[in-house]
Amino acid sequence: MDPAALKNSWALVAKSGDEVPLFFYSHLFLSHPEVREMFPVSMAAQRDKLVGALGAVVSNAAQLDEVVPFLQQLGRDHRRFSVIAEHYSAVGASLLATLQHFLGAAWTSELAADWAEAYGLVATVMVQAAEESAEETPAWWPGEVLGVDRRTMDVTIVQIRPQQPLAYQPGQSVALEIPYRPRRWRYFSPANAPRDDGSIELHIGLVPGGQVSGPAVRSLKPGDPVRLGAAVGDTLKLPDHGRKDILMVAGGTGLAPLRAMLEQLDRRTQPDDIPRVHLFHGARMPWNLYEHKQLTRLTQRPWFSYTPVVSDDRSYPGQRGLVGSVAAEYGPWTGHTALVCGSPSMVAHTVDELTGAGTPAADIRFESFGTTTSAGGQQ
Ligand SMILES: NC(=O)C1=CN([C@@H]2O[C@H](COP(=O)(O)OP(=O)(O)OC[C@H]3O[C@@H](n4cnc5c(N)ncnc54)[C@H](O)[C@@H]3O)[C@@H](O)[C@H]2O)C=CC1
Repeated sequence: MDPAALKNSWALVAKSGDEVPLFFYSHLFLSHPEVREMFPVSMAAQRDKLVGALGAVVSNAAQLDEVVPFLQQLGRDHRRFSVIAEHYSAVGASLLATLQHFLGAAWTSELAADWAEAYGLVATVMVQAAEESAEETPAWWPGEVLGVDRRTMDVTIVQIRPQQPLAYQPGQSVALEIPYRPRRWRYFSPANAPRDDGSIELHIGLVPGGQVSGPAVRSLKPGDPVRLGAAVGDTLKLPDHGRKDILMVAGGTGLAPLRAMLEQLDRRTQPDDIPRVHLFHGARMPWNLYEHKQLTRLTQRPWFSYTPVVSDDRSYPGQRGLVGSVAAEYGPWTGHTALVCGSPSMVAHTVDELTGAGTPAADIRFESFGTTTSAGGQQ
């Protein structure tokens, strides 16, 4: 397999922008109409998700070792779409046909063989993980909304109880499907450490024009049936051992997974096991600091401190500015592990600011939410 050829050819294809997913899905649905069922009725906002993610992952298949755990999680997670081995073949065939179409004369037999091999490796890892997990866990978890707290105009806190235990680690995400938008799954991070009764708290923020977040924030009510997917994500997590101090930087509802970690730390009984944590929570407007009271209360713990940051309200009397810039100014964060979560642009900005202020990139952990994929797309 020639890694450079895979990467370069994918970069070339990606230049054709929206044309690529359009061709891919037309090919997929024409050749395998039965697969259409697995995607939302309206495909408008979904088009680029699957093929974009596939191209990115498969063209990096030479470093497969690094992404195996991620692919395994993805394989398990995709069981909620009833994805079976034959579907992987259908998707692979359409991917190759798409590449051939856009690469024209550059689609040589060597390149075709490399792509086929790379896709085969990726799909095998996913299929195997899915098959193994089928023995122990359901394809998706039916659940029920227990409670809804419309905390601000833009944020609803939802409590959900899955019918069967759904294992996750603070920092991971689970896909959610609400009855008002069938088959439009979106990822959210549980905001609580695992509870005895298995219930999960999700922080759902209103995305302007969002097809799912609108009804999720405005219409979800106790008793509503929902579905949840398997937990995914392996980069945003507490350091395993030691008492290395922690810096947390959250943008908006990106606070959720960090809150789950705070709860996890708060349960530790040995003071020596609890690192010192400083959290910056950024919001555009003061009322979007939707956990201000709870976080202020938590500052009674000797190990926790917190700085709210507001970016778009000049009259705000506290810290103003972009949360990543403010966090970097408070540094240097030498010897800390930094955990960053929020929108992709907020995360990119924060990582830039922290590294610019001297924090080693290796000490910064973040989950790039936008790149986790699903058959039906997300976000
Ligand atoms: N709900 C959940 O469970 C999770 C949500 N997320 C993501 O967190 C994000 C939360 O979005 P919102 O609540 O709407 O927050 P928001 O977009 O209103 O922004 C919150 C903070 O991020 C800063 N910010 C926004 N754009 C920025 C940029 N381009 N550069 C630097 N700073 C920027 C703002 O100034 C503010 O401090 C969403 O993208 C969501 O997907 C991530 C993980 C879990």
